[in-house]
Amino acid sequence: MSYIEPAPIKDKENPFESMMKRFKQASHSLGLDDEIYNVLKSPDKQVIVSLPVTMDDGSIRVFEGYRVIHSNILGPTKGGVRYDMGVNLDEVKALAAWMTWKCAVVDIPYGGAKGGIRCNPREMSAGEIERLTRSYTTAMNDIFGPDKDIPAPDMGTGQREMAWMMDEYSRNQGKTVTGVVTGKPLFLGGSLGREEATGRGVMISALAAMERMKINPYKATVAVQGFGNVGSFASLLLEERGAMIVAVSDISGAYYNKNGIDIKKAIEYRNSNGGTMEGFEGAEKIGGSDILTLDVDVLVPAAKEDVITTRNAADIKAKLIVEGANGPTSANADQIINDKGIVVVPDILANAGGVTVSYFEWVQNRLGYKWTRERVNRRSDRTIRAAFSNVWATSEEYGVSLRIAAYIVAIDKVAKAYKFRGGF
Ligand SMILES: NC(=O)C1=CN([C@@H]2O[C@H](COP(=O)(O)OP(=O)(O)OC[C@H]3O[C@@H](n4cnc5c(N)ncnc54)[C@H](O)[C@@H]3O)[C@@H](O)[C@H]2O)C=CC1
Ligand SMILES: O=C(O)CCC(=O)C(=O)O
Repeated sequence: MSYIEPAPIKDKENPFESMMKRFKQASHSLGLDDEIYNVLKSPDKQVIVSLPVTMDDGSIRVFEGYRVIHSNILGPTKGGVRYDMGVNLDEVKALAAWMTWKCAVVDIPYGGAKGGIRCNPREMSAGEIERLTRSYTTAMNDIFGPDKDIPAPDMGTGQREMAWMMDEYSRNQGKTVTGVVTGKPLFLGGSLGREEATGRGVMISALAAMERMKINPYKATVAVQGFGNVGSFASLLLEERGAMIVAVSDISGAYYNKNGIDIKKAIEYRNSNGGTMEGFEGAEKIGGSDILTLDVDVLVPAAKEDVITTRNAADIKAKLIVEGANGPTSANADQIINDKGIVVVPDILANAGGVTVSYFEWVQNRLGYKWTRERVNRRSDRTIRAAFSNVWATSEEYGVSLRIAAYIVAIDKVAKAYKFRGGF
């Protein structure tokens, strides 16, 4: 029997601290009551489970799984489940709070939650991942539910894991409950448009920002860090709208071509190469972190948190950063970025297309009905554009960055709901 050691908590760039700094700053700008500040600053519930799993060689390994429920003031809680060796409680707490703010920014009736399992799915067989996923779902049986808490994909998980979660929860309930999970395969109650939804929201918010900044997308160069679900769809859709993607990266390194990368070919290559860009010949290989400081118009960090920090913020040359990942910029780097006049479309707005279409999937499951792709895309584009305009106007009204404006919009909404529900 072996036990997966807790991941060390990074003391310098802690995502929970980053979230709290922005939350504090926005609460101050808003003049938030101390009472509601105290209610929102700590999560409602933090669950940690030990998950013994039989590995293919017959040994038993014990994994650690998490689910943090940040707030259910606006509705049932919503948020993805991450499989990664870096998963730890502070990270999941930050991600859960970001879900509360994100759902409020795009005005969908959910609170925020997030989950994760510390594991390396790249080194596990499909059978091992399935047993781990089922064990986690059963351990969370009292937490999950279509009216309580609804998981979805995040880093390291996708449609396959969501199908297993839906099936395991349904077995435990003795009936099929499609609405307990979103991001499912289409034939199991998934929604058209969900797979590309987060990348699509990144594209829509990038175009909205470029319009305000008078950047012509047909002349814009873009670098995208992370070439998984979010990064690859964001690249493809931005390329379709005329932008030139000059660099992409993944865990294997970064790939640069000053004449533009053919994104369809890059995705085909990745899919036929075990999910990695290693060996891609359509671009020159450069250092993984060099992608962040390339001389481009738009930078899309779409991999993980805390990649833009005080160590590299001063070297960033992009005019616009559109945060596909959650928390890619540490709070300590905000001031440097702002002083350089770089516009940042923050994560809780830029990557909200995913949870928006998850909401549409849940609505369709509850109606027992299927929407067309056009309907899904039209509604999600409208949602992201409206949220962008609202955040932009709030940033002008309060004289703050788009990030703090997005927090102001979100916190104001949750605080009002709390008061009206009679929480005091
Ligand atoms: N999948 C979704 O619908 C949503 C995801 N997000 C966020 O977007 C980010 C990416 O998520 P997904 O695309 O779903 O994950 P994914 O697992 O599909 O892809 C992650 C990508 O990042 C790369 N990567 C990991 N570490 C890296 C590093 N150090 N440097 C460069 N690349 C690295 C991986 O190789 C992979 O290409 C995460 O922060 C996630 O929380 C946010 C909203 C929704
Ligand atoms: O689709 C969802 O419900 C949540 C996606 C997610 O985890 C996120 O937006 O960070």
